[in-house]
Amino acid sequence: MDFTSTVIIPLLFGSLGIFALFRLLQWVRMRAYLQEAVVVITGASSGLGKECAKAFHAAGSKLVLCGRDSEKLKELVQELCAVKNHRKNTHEPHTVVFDLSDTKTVVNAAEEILKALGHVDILINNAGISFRGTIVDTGLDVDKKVMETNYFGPIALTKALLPSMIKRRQGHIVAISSVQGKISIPFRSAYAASKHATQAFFDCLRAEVEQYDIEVTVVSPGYIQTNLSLNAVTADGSRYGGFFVVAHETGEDSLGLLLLHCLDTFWRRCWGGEHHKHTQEGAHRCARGAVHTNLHVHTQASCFDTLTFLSQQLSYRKKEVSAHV
Ligand SMILES: NC(=O)C1=CN([C@@H]2O[C@H](COP(=O)(O)OP(=O)(O)OC[C@H]3O[C@@H](n4cnc5c(N)ncnc54)[C@H](OP(=O)(O)O)[C@@H]3O)[C@@H](O)[C@H]2O)C=CC1
Ligand SMILES: CCCCCCCCCCCCCCCC(=O)OCC(=O)COP(=O)(O)O
Repeated sequence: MDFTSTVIIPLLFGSLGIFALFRLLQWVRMRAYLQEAVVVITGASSGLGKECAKAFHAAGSKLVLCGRDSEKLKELVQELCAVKNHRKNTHEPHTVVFDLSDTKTVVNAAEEILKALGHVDILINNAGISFRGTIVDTGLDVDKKVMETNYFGPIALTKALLPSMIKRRQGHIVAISSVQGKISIPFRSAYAASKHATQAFFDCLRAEVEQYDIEVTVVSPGYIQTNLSLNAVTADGSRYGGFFVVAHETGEDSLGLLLLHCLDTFWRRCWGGEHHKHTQEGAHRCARGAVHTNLHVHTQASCFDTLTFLSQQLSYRKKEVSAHV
């Protein structure tokens, strides 16, 4: 009997067994937590919000689906109710229609939610719009619109629901931010600013409400192919109406150039330009990867994966998630 077979192997398998048991318990706890939980999802009619609705509905949560288009929300309710789950007790979702950029309607919506369901366990501030334009050409009204939708709307809803969470000493508030809540890229000023503000606000909130056992999670995804680009507002306030390709650049691989620019600025700031050539090559590779990922990998399925990941993180009570998809 050598040391390996008497000590190392039993220790290894023992640790693996304990780890597997721990993960299983976490999973069971997550399912129990989500079952019957009241979950409010803004921007439920499309993209991440819609996938989120599917994930939480399947987990047995009581959903409140929010958006501006009542028809789209009704269709989603039908779609969700059509999926039969024999192992789980699922609930018909409620819908609440309001425009996040109109803070008065947001407060009314919060009242409607509390009246209908009594309380909120999880609030997912997901709705948002994108922006594409140069700072010099963009009217302040456009900056305000993006800020109202992506920042003031979500914080108004959060503030309106917070007292009831504090009273119960229970709740989980999620803000879907973006990598752009941490790094700003050109031609996205209003969007990046709104996401930086979101990150800052919810970081403060987390620190303030920890004493009431309320959790705050900021999720920062990379690009995912949804209708976000299509519905982006442009410098004059009109709808962008296109997909992914950045209109402001002259090269054929415009997103690549955009990334190159960011990386280049980043490295130059750090190393004073010495690594410029080396960085350009690396950045080209990175940019090609990014473009490839956007066009071919980021399907609705990966959207779902992101949200499944999120729902796991919710129950694991992790403070912050960076979802790189
Ligand atoms: N897709 C991506 O690459 C990434 C997205 N994100 C973030 O994820 C979130 C969801 O985006 P995504 O799913 O991609 O985009 P979609 O465009 O697919 O969905 C956006 C949702 O927001 C709702 N919405 C937009 N404006 C308003 C408003 N004024 N009032 C109420 N609801 C509104 C829309 O509902 P309706 O129009 O029916 O009212 C829609 O349901 C956003 O916050 C976005 O910034 C973050 C990083 C990457
Ligand atoms: C070691 C290098 C670090 C520096 C790398 C900088 C690279 C910058 C990356 C920028 C990533 C952007 C991710 C964006 C996520 C997001 O919110 O996507 C949606 C939008 O941006 C809005 O949609 P649109 O298609 O209109 O841009």
